[in-house]
Amino acid sequence: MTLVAGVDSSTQSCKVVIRDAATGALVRSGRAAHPDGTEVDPAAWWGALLSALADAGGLDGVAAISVAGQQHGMVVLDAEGRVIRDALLWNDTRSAQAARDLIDEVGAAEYARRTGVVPVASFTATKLRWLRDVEPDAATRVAAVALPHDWLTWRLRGYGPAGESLLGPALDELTTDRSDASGTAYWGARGYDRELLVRALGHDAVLPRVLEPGEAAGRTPDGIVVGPGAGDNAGAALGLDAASGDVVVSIGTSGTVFAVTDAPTADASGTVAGFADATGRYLPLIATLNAARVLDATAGLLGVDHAELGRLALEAEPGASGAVLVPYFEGERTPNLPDATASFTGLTLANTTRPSIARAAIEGMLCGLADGLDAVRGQGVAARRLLLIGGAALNPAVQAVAAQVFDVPVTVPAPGEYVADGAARQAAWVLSGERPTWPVDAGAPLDVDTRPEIRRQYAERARGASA
Ligand SMILES: Nc1ncnc2c1ncn2[C@@H]1O[C@H](COP(=O)(O)OP(=O)(O)O)[C@@H](O)[C@H]1O
Ligand SMILES: O=C(CO)[C@@H](O)[C@H](O)COP(=O)(O)O
Repeated sequence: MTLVAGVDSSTQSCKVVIRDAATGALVRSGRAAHPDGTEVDPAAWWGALLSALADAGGLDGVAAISVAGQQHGMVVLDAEGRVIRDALLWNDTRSAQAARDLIDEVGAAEYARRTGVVPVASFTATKLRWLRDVEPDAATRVAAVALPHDWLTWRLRGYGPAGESLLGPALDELTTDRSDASGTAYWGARGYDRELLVRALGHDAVLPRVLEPGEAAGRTPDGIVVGPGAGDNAGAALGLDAASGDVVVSIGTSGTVFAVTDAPTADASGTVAGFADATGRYLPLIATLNAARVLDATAGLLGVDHAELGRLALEAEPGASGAVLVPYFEGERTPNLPDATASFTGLTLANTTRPSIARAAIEGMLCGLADGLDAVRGQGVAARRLLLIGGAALNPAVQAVAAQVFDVPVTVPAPGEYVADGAARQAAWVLSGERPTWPVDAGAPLDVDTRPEIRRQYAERARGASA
């Protein structure tokens, strides 16, 4: 049996799946935690990857491996391949002003035309502009810029700083793929837009070579083929074998709504990011900063675990008797309100109860994603089936409320790590030269139970919170 490995190096953890290259059957898996925070030393990701691989029983029998990862993270390397400073992550909002500056300089419509995206704090280019403006000594030392999955792929192949790697700091050996490159805000369908890189960072730098979907990046020192990798959402789309008419809603650290399209999108409002996918097509996407951790925070507030939070929520009626949580705990990206804070509104003596608060948290988190689905459909994307994934999708109350909030039939695929599965599917693709046709257990659609009053109530309160 030939095995392949898929990695998801995401915000909160690193997950590894090892699958049969021919059938896709899961053979073993592992995981390891990442540090908390919005800026992280990439060495922590490397350590977690090695731990997750060990937790999965190692790479014996594995012929190919691919790494999918959290998008946008700014990994800046000096000429010796050393990491200059902790990586700013997708959910760090300190570069919000840098985003506004880049838009003022280039224009939102022009930026969208060149890259498919309009700068927001999440994107790599805005973080580089922040570095230039706030840490100029560090910015001048930048010899190369990589994304989290790019850097891990480079390290897996044996590259890195002298003394910490077998092959040394060959910056020109850095590689990436279309999907993750499309999240930098200095790449477009015609390749890197170096004028935008120089505008952000203040000077040119080595950028990872953009590989094709089934193109090998190289091999590990032990001879295992290494795939191009992907951004995590493109990895999930590949793992689910998402097709036209499918919309994926992922509720992890980030909340995302995305679909696979044949044509690129360029939303000048900046709401929908016109990313590329991992198969040679495109991945229009919205992302929220506040997703699963809204429920973590509410469960902590109520002193319960996820299961009890869900049970409490299902005790309350749809609409939580008027209690609404606008969940902008970390600021928010969609809508672009980086300095916003969260607020409970509509509280009365009658609805300030544990069940209402629990349900308001789930409804508020999902209403933000439903607004995102409307924006993605506004780009001409057909939504006939909604695939609900991510850690919080495991919660029965999240599933039940999702069926009431979304106006598209909701299907909950079998519990799994779909980002890592997509990376494993890519590894099998690189090995065989053909995209695998592994089966996906997409699950049966939930009963449609749309309750428009939930979103109507949320819209009124969210407008107030955004004022
Ligand atoms: N049953 C559950 N109910 C609600 N939230 C959950 C549940 N299980 C896990 N989570 C949350 O899901 C998140 C992890 O999801 P995951 O998709 O792995 O995140 P990421 O890929 O962004 O690191 C954590 O915040 C965790 O607390
Ligand atoms: O910023 C985005 C997409 O644009 C996020 O989706 C990140 O890619 C983080 O992903 P998770 O850690 O939540 O999986």
